[in-house]
Amino acid sequence: MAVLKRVFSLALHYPGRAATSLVMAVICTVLVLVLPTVTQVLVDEVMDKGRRELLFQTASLGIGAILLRQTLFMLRTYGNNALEQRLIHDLRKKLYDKLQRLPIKWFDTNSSGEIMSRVASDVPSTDRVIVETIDQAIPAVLQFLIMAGWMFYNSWELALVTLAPLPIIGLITTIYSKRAEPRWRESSEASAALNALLHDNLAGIRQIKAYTVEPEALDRFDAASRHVGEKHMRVMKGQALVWPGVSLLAESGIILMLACGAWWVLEGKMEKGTPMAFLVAWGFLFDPISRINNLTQLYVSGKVAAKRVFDILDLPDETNLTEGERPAEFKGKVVFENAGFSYDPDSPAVQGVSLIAEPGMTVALVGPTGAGKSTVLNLLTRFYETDQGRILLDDHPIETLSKEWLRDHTGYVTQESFLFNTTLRENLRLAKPDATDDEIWAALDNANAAPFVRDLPEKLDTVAGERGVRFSGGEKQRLSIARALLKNPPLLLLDEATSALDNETERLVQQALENLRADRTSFVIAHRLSTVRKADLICVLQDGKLVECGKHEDLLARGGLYSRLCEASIRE
Ligand SMILES: Nc1ncnc2c1ncn2[C@@H]1O[C@H](COP(=O)(O)OP(=O)(O)OP(=O)(O)O)[C@@H](O)[C@H]1O
Repeated sequence: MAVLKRVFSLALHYPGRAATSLVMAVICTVLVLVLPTVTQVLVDEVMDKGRRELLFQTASLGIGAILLRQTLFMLRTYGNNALEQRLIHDLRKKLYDKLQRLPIKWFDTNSSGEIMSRVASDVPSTDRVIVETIDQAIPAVLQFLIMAGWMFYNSWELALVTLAPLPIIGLITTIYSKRAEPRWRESSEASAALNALLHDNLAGIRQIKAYTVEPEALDRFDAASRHVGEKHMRVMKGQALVWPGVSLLAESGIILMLACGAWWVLEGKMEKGTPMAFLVAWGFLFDPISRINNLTQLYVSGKVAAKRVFDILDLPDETNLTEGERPAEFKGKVVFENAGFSYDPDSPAVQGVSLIAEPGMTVALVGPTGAGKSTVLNLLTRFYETDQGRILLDDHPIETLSKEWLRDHTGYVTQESFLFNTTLRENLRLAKPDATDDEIWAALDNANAAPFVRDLPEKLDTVAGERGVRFSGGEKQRLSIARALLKNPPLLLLDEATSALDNETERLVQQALENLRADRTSFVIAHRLSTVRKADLICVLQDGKLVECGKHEDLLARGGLYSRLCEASIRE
């Protein structure tokens, strides 16, 4: 119930629209009373008693009521759709805003496909609950009460007979809803898992083709898709049993009502028009009951979807995203004091790291794979927070700074140079939203990217394609270097790409990187000997620990891990 209450509170943002829609629904519902009354008057007064003068006005009243009802219905349909779209937009935006404020750690354990399914299908299912309650459920309950009241007013005996199947119908639907909820949950979890698999396979389509594992990928998809079908069928099996049962009971009520009505007419206890009007009224009375099927399904699935959406909305935000210190100036001094961090409590990814980088220094991080180099950069961006020791930026403990401020003063060039599927101009403006074309060209020039961008027919308006597929690895690297140059941050974090580039491209990228590193503190995960050799400080990591730190020549002379890594890289 708490979940549904929270769903309905979303409608409070549009009280006017929701109330107008509800009032129209109520008027439509009240208008149904006209038709059985018109029938009763036509049979008893016009046909039986020959009161011709009532014929025209009664028929006109009936047609007028139908016309008004259908006009309101049209307005309601439009209004409800507009309300639904606004509600969906609001919740979708709120959910997306929340996703952007969640810590990176959360994304490590939640797949993109699953998250997309929450935004794309759970949000509309949640909002449908509100719209259908206003448009269907409340009018249905009202219509039922009005018709039942009308029946009791006209003949309480016949009303009791007509309503006799109701308690059993109520019992069946209550039991069904309770049982259906876990089945709906399983069904939507299976759909989300299918989405996750699809998303993963599409992102990895090159690997699937390159390793010719299309049949295996198809098998996995086939199994996941079947699983969705099976789970959905479990939901539908319950429905297939319940709803014909409900209709059977409801429809038997008509025969019972007509038979009793006929008996009482023969006994002279009732006029013929009463059972006839009850027959018309029966249609309106059981119309809401026939809608129980769709409504129960909607509530149960909506509740499951809403829970999945609220589960995300209730997660705590990344801490200190906007709050925290915002020093007026950042010179670029970085100090690690015994810093450590574990992704998983049992095995620290980095531990006891201590180093000092003075402003403008280039610090090269080297070490075998899995040694903890990327983790050091992750701690500097505060994608993850140290759980041991501390990091100081210009003597400010990093955790006291606003993350927004920190990230505004940091340039992060990742190994995979990610470009968004939009124009180059927009991709570069990520770094500086108000950058002019001249500034963008200057950054491209500095990154050795201007010549190939100038050769493109659409230049800065060229769309990069998904993940920047339109560009080669070397081009993408230079574009992301241009992006970092445009930002001009005092602290640069650089994960040098390991992908092999031809000599000329390598030279262009190296030169661009040198331009980028100039005059700022840089932490570089260095894979190239040229970068390492020129670094002011080389930090060698192994199993998460800083085992050596110094200048190239000193470390070589020491003959430790660094010299062995150098020898290995020269042999390659
Ligand atoms: N998101 C994560 N969740 C759990 N463990 C992680 C995560 N990222 C890295 N690790 C683990 O932390 C350790 C350090 O990883 P890290 O990526 O920092 O190493 P690296 O030196 O950058 O490696 P490489 O040179 O291969 O990129 C590894 O054991 C790795 O498996």
